[in-house]
Amino acid sequence: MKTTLIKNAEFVVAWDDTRQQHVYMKNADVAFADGRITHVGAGAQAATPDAQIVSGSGMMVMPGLVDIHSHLVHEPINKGYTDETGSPGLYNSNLYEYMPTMEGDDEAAPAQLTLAAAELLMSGVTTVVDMSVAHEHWIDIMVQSGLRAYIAPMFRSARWYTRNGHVVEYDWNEKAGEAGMERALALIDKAEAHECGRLTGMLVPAQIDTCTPELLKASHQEAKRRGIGWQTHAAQSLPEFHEITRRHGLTPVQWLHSLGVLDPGSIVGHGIFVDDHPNTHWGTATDLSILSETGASVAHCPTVFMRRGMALRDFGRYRRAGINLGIGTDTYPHNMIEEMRHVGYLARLMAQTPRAVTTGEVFHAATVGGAKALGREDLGRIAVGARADLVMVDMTHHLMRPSRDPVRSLVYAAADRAVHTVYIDGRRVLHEGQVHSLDYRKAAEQVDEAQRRAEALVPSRDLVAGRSAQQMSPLSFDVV
Ligand SMILES: Nc1nc2[nH]c(O)nc2c(=O)[nH]1
Repeated sequence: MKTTLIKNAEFVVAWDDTRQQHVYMKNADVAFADGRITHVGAGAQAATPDAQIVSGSGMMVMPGLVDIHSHLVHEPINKGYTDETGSPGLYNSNLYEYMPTMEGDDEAAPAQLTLAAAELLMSGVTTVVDMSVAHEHWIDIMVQSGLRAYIAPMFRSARWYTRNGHVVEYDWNEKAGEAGMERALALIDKAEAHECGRLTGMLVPAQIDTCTPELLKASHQEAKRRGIGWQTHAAQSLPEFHEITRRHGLTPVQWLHSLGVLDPGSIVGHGIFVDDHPNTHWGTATDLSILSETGASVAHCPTVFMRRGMALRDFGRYRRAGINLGIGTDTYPHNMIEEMRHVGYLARLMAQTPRAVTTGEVFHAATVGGAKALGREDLGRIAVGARADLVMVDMTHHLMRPSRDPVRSLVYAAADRAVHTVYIDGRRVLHEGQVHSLDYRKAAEQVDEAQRRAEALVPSRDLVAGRSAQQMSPLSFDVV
């Protein structure tokens, strides 16, 4: 494949391997061929005579962002419905009373994925972990999108529900959990065999409280045997914290550790309610050291929890404890740059100091932190030999100016609006802010229609009182 040379970029966010951190290079070039970066720095000597030259004038070139926790087929339909919901009787968690009432049907699945994938690309994401319930068009749409994707089908041994809004009950079916894992493995095999070479599997027993210890351990062992990643939701709500302490006398993090499922290949989705979080009032203070010592990563997704007044305390504290943090969008919008902004602001709010976290540390988590969680030293960085997953940011966009510190301008002001071009594996998948591989406008209309269909089903799904969508989640204003 011929070389592409991005010539004379105003800024390049390059990886300094010696210092193990990103650095700014000014007026630099980035060249790539065969899906890998071949040159970073000044001088066009890297270019072969037939190289395709792309002007870097007025551009910042940065590594593609790595989103390690998302539910692409479930979340777009929730927009306008779950923004302000949370059970007063379940410590404001949305998971048990509200989330099960708004679900897309099979027809909605491809549209939800299409819309979410386009949003990700537009916000500079090049790698995503998609933890969804398996659906027919998953692989095809992921391939079409051009994203590098971790196909992570969720499975579990129990379904949770609440009949009164203050007790979470579990409907156990262990065989269904085992069968779910088998189906997940078959889909992972199919994804990994795909000729595009950008699909990898991840094993995801859905939640710590809905999976038997046997399923958690068996899935972890199988992930290790195959050399793939493993992730579960844990320490994500107070009802879950209380359920696990009631069942086992251990916190969620301690219990996972006791099962032997925490190691550098494991990702804990959320990891908020740890033993020394001010809301848990638990008697130990070991959870952060367990996470750090085992090498497990935390997928930090602040937006969805901020909506309900919940927060990880705090990003800087976890980082200083030596825990590897990656960032996930989890919910809508699938805007990784806005998620990064929330990471920074929330950490400072929780620690009550502007020094809780630097923008450089947030960017690290959104790139190499995520890549480390996935065991990938070839992602999240601009370095020779790394995959050519690159984002060109338009520094002439008025929201990027002043551009003294362009990553700050991007994270705190411009966000996706300044994302101009995205390459994945050296292939251009977004240009002038537009995704051409996916009809996301049509998909948006289809998700809208699907939400109307789902709204009609809300009373039958609300086990507490058969309430309508309007009763569960009133509109911002009365319609007159
Ligand atoms: N935050 C969470 N989002 C979810 N989506 C989904 O399908 N399951 C979950 C979950 O456990 N937590």
